[in-house]
Amino acid sequence: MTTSQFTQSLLAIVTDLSLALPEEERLQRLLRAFKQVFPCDASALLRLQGQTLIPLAVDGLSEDTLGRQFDLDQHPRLAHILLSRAPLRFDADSPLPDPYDGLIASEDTALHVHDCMGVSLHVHGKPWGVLTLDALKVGTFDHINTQELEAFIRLAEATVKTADLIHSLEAQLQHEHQVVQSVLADRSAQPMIGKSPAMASLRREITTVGESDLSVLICGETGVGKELVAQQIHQHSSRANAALVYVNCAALPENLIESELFGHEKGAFSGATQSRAGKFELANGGTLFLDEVGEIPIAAQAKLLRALQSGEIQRIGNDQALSVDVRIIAATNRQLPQEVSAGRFRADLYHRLSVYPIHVPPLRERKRDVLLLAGFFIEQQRRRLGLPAVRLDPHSQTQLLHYHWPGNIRELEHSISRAILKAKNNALATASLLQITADDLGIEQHSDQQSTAAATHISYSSAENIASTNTTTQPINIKLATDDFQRKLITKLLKQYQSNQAQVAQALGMDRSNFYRLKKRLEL
Ligand SMILES: Nc1ncnc2c1ncn2[C@@H]1O[C@H](COP(=O)(O)OP(=O)(O)OP(=O)(O)O)[C@@H](O)[C@H]1O
Repeated sequence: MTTSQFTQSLLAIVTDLSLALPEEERLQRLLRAFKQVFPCDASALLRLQGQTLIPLAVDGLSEDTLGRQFDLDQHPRLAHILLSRAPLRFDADSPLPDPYDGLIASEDTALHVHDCMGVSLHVHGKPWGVLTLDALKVGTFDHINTQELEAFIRLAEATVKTADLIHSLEAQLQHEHQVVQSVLADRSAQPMIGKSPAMASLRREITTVGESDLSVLICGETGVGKELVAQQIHQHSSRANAALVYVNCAALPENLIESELFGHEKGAFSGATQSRAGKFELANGGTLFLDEVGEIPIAAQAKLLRALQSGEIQRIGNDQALSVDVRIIAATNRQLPQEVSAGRFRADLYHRLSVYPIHVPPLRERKRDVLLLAGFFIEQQRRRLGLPAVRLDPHSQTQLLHYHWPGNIRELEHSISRAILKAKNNALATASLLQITADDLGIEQHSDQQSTAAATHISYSSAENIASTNTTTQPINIKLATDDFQRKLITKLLKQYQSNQAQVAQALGMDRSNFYRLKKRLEL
């Protein structure tokens, strides 16, 4: 090889270093450049993993070589190459078996390797792997220029280091992307409104438990603000600058719960096209919020408990345990002690989660807060929609105060959003003040008595009912009527199945995540 050919090959490798190439391609190009300078029949680049060398790129060897793994204790030649800091050459009559015997991709697969040499590659002072060259003709490597070989080894080390760096940057980027997707929308700026004694005591509890690292179980009806409380606890903790990762246990398909929580490796099951960190890993150093924890199926509860007890998780398809430092906050609108008695929730998991239980009272028990919250949501919407001043007329205020709010604060928020839109539509475009009326709120049909009646006695062959009870000339709004029907049906079934959402979903022939979404939309 002439000096200029040698320089050209070096230049090709140096140029590749600055290119954004996929890892496989980068390593394959390295081998090709190597082969140009040091002619041989086969070359391979193998990476050390534990006590095994894994081929990452091969040239001149049969395809299946890439699927093989070479244990060092089974392949003494490779072990010698790895241990030596200088290039190693084996005599053609070396008694040590050649790992590639029969693998040279020539027409005659029975051909035996005659000349063999290899170099070990080091990154950050540690053995990274080996590069091997094989030839079928004895004496092929007799005239190798050791200085040229040295130069190539250094460049090969720079190449594998670059590939590693890019790989870890990509993994970090993917990890951060997943964290961003899993982290609760930043509610740090969202205040917790309320001046009732119940809210004052809730605030005290948040501050007290926030400063500790204890597991917290937040209980309360749907829409009372459990998620907001979890957010506040995290904000008051020493983990406030780390992630608060959200898992909605009710919306997880049963067969994916384990993978969502603990992650999986590529190929661990059909559909696992990429390795993926689970929520525990994403929350490492921060807080994991297990919303609707009462919905976790019993089989997954055992796995969750094991992770909480050991502080270790295992990705599906990976034997190695990974230590994680995660604070757990869980929330449920179920009566977990009753679930435990009924055998639907593990007692040991319940005790582990509820080291510090917090009860968030329903809105009807903090009536003093209703108008404050209404004012807060009105102002939020007004700003969002760019409206002039908005006020509640006296009758609408009375209604807000007398309604019993089965959907709690979420229901109030939605009622206000709807009412503002109606008030806007009813007002003149030039109006400088919008007034929300009782009609705009549209909550009188759900008065306390009616709601109780709805929960205890429902006639839901109601198409005729609705039609026959509509004695006014007002048109029937089919969407509202359908929502009403669904709301009543679900309320009845929830009662029938003692709030077991999985059973209700099954009774309705829906999967749990769709059922959960429907329930949320209906403000149940
Ligand atoms: N004290 C509060 N001040 C202001 N907004 C609140 C307050 N409490 C709850 N909210 C708002 O009410 C809505 C419902 O609250 P959140 O989602 O926290 O309830 P939840 O109890 O977790 O509901 P679910 O059980 O259905 O998951 C949210 O938009 C939340 O921001």
